[in-house]
Amino acid sequence: MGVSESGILWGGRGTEPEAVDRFYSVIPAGGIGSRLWPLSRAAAPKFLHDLTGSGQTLLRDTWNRLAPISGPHRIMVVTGRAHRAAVEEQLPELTDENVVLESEGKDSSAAIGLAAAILQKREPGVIIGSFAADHVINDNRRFRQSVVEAIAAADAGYIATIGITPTEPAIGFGYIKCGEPIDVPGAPDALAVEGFVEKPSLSTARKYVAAGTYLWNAGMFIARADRLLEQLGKTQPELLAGLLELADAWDTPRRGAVVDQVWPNLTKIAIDYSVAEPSAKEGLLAVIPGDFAWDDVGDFGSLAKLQSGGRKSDLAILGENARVLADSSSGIVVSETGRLISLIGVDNIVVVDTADALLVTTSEHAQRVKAVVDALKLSGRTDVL
Ligand SMILES: Nc1nc2c(ncn2[C@@H]2O[C@H](COP(=O)(O)OP(=O)(O)O[C@H]3O[C@H](CO)[C@@H](O)[C@H](O)[C@@H]3O)[C@@H](O)[C@H]2O)c(=O)[nH]1
Repeated sequence: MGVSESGILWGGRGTEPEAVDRFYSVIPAGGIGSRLWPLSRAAAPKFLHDLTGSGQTLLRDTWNRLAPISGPHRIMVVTGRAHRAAVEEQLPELTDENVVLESEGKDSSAAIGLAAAILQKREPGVIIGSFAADHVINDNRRFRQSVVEAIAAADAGYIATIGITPTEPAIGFGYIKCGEPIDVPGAPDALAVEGFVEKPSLSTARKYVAAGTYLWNAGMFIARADRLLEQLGKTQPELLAGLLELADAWDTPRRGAVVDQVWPNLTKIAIDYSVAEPSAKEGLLAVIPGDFAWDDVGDFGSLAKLQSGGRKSDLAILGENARVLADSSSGIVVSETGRLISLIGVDNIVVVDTADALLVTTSEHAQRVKAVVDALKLSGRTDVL
């Protein structure tokens, strides 16, 4: 362990991190995971499911991963009002002051920015790390080491992120172009970021993967709260003003009235566009290459891969009461009903059986499930969403 000038404790490479002073974890739990429909629903989004077979929801797994870093009393969850009860059931340790309930999702800049503004007001100088509620990470110890390095980079003034070596030209991720090592005490693996491109086209993603100098952005941002807000204000001054107004009123009796007035007008924009891309252009983004397996389990193709340990020939079966008869078939079956499902001679199949909706597709087409959800929305069939 070491102590930086500002008093932050860190654990460098090879040391086991301890709860880090002045650090707050933030878990933005929004979105419905529409490419995992009909398993993931508005009422039960992806983060409320056990997709790994750990016996715990992804949200609980995320909490358990972060608690040793920030301490369990320093984890803030930002989620929709509708999910309050489910989140509290999953996280009984979560105190009221650490829950931010949104009347309406306003995208990640607002969710993470509001957490930063509230925490900065309560504790000036705090460092925050934002981590999705619904990702899968296979090695919590290595993950923690990367986060502790990212905290050291944040303490030095960077917006830090954790990058993952790409395995395919995915178009749903941000790409980080790695530069030279930067000299930050406590962050021996930190690299400068030469560029950040959110969700490039397939041809660009192919070039990035072939170049070998790009990492996937895993959606983890670690920064001093004041620095994050400063960066946000450069590109989104109105959004920042709204968030600061909310934060000012948050711990006062004025909260309800200010929320009613300010919330509807907050600009919807992803933090990747409002903070990450512009910070990279200014040389303020740093990346710690993550030395662990990471998956955002974005669609049933990824889920099948995750469940079968990457073996294409296997059939993964999810669901406590699943009853499946399979002959010469591979892919994934998710059963919520317990209805008997038989498969004969089908490869890379995806079958998701729920009480009111059945999905049949293939791993290759799994990304297109979002189009079904969009069509259902358009036709007003929100009862099955
Ligand atoms: N509370 C709350 N959280 C939100 C909201 N909108 C987004 N989030 C949360 O912010 C995170 C990122 O939002 P997504 O909308 O899921 O982003 P994405 O398209 O998957 O892309 C991001 O993640 C990728 C990795 O999974 C990155 O590769 C990419 O660059 C980007 O950061 C997720 O944890 C999501 O729950 C919101 O309105 N409210």
